Amino acid sequence: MGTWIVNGKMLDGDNRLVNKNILIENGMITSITEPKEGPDNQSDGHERIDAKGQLIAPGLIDMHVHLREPGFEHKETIATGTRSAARGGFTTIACMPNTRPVIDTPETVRYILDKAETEGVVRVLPYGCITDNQLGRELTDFEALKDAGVFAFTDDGVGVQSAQMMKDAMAKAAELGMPIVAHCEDNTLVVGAPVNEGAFSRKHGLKGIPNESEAIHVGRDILLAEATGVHYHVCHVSTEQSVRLIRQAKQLGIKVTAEVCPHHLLLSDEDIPGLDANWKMNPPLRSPRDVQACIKGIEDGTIDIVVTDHAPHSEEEKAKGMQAAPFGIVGFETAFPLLYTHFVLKGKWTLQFLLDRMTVKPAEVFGLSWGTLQEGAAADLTLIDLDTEKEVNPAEFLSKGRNTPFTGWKLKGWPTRTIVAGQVVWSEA
Ligand SMILES: NC(=O)N[C@@H](CC(=O)O)C(=O)O
Ligand SMILES: [Zn+2]
Repeated sequence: MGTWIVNGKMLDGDNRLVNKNILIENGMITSITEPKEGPDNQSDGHERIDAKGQLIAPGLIDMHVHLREPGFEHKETIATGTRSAARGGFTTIACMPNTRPVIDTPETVRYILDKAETEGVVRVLPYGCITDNQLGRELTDFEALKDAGVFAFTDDGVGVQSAQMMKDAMAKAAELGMPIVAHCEDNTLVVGAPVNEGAFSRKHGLKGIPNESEAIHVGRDILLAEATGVHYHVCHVSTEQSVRLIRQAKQLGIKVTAEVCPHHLLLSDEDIPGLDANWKMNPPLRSPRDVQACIKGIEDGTIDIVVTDHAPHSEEEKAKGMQAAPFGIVGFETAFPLLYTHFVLKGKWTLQFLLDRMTVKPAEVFGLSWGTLQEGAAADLTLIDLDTEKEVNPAEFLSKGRNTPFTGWKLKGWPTRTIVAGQVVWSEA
């Protein structure tokens, strides 16, 4: 027996919402029909899910998340992190390797894949480390990690400091046809700084993280990508200079792609209310000028995709204050409503534009088979209520993390039901 999703609306590829019914059988979409030909006047023995006029979107894809397991289960686990993802409408997520141990051996890759299989509710794609222990000294065994199931390499959490090490990594990854995904940060430029170098850091007498600490790696790596021919993907772009460098590289035909987080599109360091570590993340909130450059970057295609950089930490850790608390904010359960409310409903982006950057484009960038709704595709989909306004309430999060700067924001575009391979993995109470 299959399941019909009835009374839903789909985008038609041209930003028009059209009424469609979708039949799911054996984890696949087997039929997409006009409602009149559909199940309502048929007794075909299939189950029904009433979408109540809501949007049926492809399951969202998030290529940059921290699940914290193994090693930091007090912050998040694969069980809680994937449920949080599902509540945010995500059906596929790619988890960063800065766990303990880090993901630098086939054993750890298998541990994560096993846990995701038995305890997770969405698809989990593990990244493998570029260097052993993320120390930047020796490359990991790329072949062995690839065979164990990683889809790309990154040392996210830290930048690869040595240009030679990065070049060797790129050459090896290129040989294997795998992407290098880079957290861009030159440590010599950021010693001990908790926030952006700018108005906020000066006002509070804090050290600042300058734009160059990110952009210098972007520039270096673009040259190395050109030399090695690797697919180079830039993590969480936050500065005007990085956007400029990536735009030029794309014009030159260098294989570079990039991602941006909702918070870097919506907040600047001028919005930080005070010394509250729920506003502390890496890269930090930059100047309004950088925010505008990131928006321009995604709008003109320089930046390809949206990711959350979901980075849960415990309340105790975040209570240590701006200087001592760890970097990172949670992202799954606010990402889509934030961007829908602040870009689509304000008429800056079409719904199609936003959805593409959270579904089709990430699939395209990383060669994944999910992200579209069509007959024959996996039945990964998300129902989204585009009309009901609700406040962001961290107490409702399924993540263990409550660390968000968006508490109390009034948003529309809340996911109501998330389906992975035909199974409902989360639904609004
Ligand atoms: N993005 C963050 O602010 N934090 C990340 C690590 C990182 O990407 O720097 C984390 O693991 O907490
Ligand atoms: Zn990072």
